[in-house]
Amino acid sequence: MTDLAIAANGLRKSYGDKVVLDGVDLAVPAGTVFSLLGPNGAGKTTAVKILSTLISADPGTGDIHIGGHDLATDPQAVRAAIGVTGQFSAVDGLITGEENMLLMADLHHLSRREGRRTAAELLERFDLVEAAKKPASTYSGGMKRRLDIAMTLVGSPRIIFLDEPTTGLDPRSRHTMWQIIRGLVSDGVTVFLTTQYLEEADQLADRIAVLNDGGIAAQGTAEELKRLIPGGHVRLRFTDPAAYRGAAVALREVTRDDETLSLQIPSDGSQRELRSILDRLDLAGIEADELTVHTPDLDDVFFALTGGTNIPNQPKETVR
Ligand SMILES: Nc1ncnc2c1ncn2[C@@H]1O[C@H](COP(=O)(O)OP(=O)(O)OP(=O)(O)O)[C@@H](O)[C@H]1O
Repeated sequence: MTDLAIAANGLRKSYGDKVVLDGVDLAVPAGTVFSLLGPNGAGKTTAVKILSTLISADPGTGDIHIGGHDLATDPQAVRAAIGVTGQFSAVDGLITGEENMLLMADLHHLSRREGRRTAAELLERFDLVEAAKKPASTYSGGMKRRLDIAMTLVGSPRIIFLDEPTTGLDPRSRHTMWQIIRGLVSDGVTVFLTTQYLEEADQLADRIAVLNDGGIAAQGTAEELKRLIPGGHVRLRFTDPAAYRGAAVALREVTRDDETLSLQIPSDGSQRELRSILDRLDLAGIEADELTVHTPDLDDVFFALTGGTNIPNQPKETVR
């Protein structure tokens, strides 16, 4: 059996008449990154708050286990196993970065020596040594976010909830944050990530769930989700115009691009469909110079699954 860091059955939460989570199941294997996506107001933060013991789920919710601990009967043990950084930072701007770290060390009952050692190590790891003696209010958004995560790590949590950790950060700071998250995972930490940036989920998450209308509209790896919706195609490129024309005849349903001698064929990119295309080319004695498979990107998936609900400021960045 897979070791699950987070297992929630039938998560329910309503505010008045508004049903936010209507029986959501979540299962996150230890040491992986799980990303919860969804339009504004879908309930991502609500889910994080419940799983991290900040608010309680509604009656009727099934079992929730975090790090093997029952959230209903042993919230203390859950709290000891997790770290949370939310949209609202825990950083105190009036004191220095180092003092913020030492305060966290105190909260975790580390000895003075151990606290200093941990703080120094984390400040170094998050590239905050130079800024350590300056008030946190003078930090940039990216520095504050790094300090926030560093503070979360003082207690060495094995499971971390990151609620929109890169919202508002510039692309460079976002990439730094991604490196930090990858580093955490390579240390065996489980990361539960909510994000508005689909690219972020694509880059980081082992599994992605799309939350919509109180339930999980779909979940899987980024690749699995992309296969769910139409828009995928195979592109064939030719240098020989005769081969190009021959292929256009041999393959049906093609879209031609006479200028680049390329053909586009709708396809889910599966092995079966690729084989059928190649078989038809073989039969006609034609060889393409280049074959590429294009799957829809996560934006397409998101819009298809959430009924085109708009997500403001959705960046369209391409990262290689
Ligand atoms: N304390 C509360 N009282 C009443 N309604 C609330 C409360 N907290 C959240 N809600 C509502 O529950 C819904 C889900 O909110 P939540 O913050 O979980 O969404 P989200 O997916 O995190 O959105 P965003 O992407 O905008 O952060 C929203 O409609 C919100 O208005």
